[in-house]
Amino acid sequence: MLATDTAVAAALHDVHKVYRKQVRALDGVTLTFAAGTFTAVMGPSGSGKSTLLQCAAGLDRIDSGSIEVAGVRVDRLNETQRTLLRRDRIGFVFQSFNLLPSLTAAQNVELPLRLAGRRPSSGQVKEALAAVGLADRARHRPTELSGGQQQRVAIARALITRPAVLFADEPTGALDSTTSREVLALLRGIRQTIIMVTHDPVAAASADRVVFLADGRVVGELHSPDVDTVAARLAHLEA
Ligand SMILES: Nc1ncnc2c1ncn2[C@@H]1O[C@H](COP(=O)(O)OP(=O)(O)OP(=O)(O)O)[C@@H](O)[C@H]1O
Repeated sequence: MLATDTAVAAALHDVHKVYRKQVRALDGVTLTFAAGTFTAVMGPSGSGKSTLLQCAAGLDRIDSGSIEVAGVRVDRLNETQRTLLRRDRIGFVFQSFNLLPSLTAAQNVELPLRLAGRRPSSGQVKEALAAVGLADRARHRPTELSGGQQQRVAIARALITRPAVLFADEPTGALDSTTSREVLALLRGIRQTIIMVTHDPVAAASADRVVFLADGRVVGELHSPDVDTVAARLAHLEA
């Protein structure tokens, strides 16, 4: 069931995505993401993690099946509609932060609102930076911030539009282990629907649930995961 359950932030049903008529990147994926839950997606290289994220976030089209995000059938939208959905209802955090270097932290955070033609109040931006522990860094440029601080600015930027789902692609991939832990604690604490692709069992163990992919299929799930169990399951899939 997809349509009316308000507790569901995102749902994929029997999703297929084939590249070049032969690579089955997603091969019948069915997954539900309850509102407010934090899910990690893991699997061997080439198992379809990035494809899942790109398709669920409306960045790429699927060949069959359905995808619903925030009550909207993403698979039925045209390109312009998908762009608007991404702008208004979806947040993104990337491994490489993707902040604009010439803008201050505050200007980076308010950018999504400006792009949507909305005038950010200074209180709103201050609040967003305070929520990620960077109230005192509003005027700093990305080069004046540590990697962890830059990622926290990126998280504040992703959340300023109050998205239905936050998609995170290896958000701790460029961070050392201490900084990673801080960013993961922040993600865990925001009580937001998060779908995060990661190779790191420590990062995955911060989530409420880990979904494992292999050859474009869901091959297992762990709830309230611990690092050792996640690492063992991943090693088994990679063997
Ligand atoms: N644009 C593309 N054109 C053709 N094949 C693609 C394309 N993108 C991905 N693939 C193939 O689809 C499959 C799934 O790729 P995907 O990038 O989703 O895997 P992944 O699990 O994210 O891998 P990794 O952990 O290495 O990033 C792979 O076999 C990949 O080679």
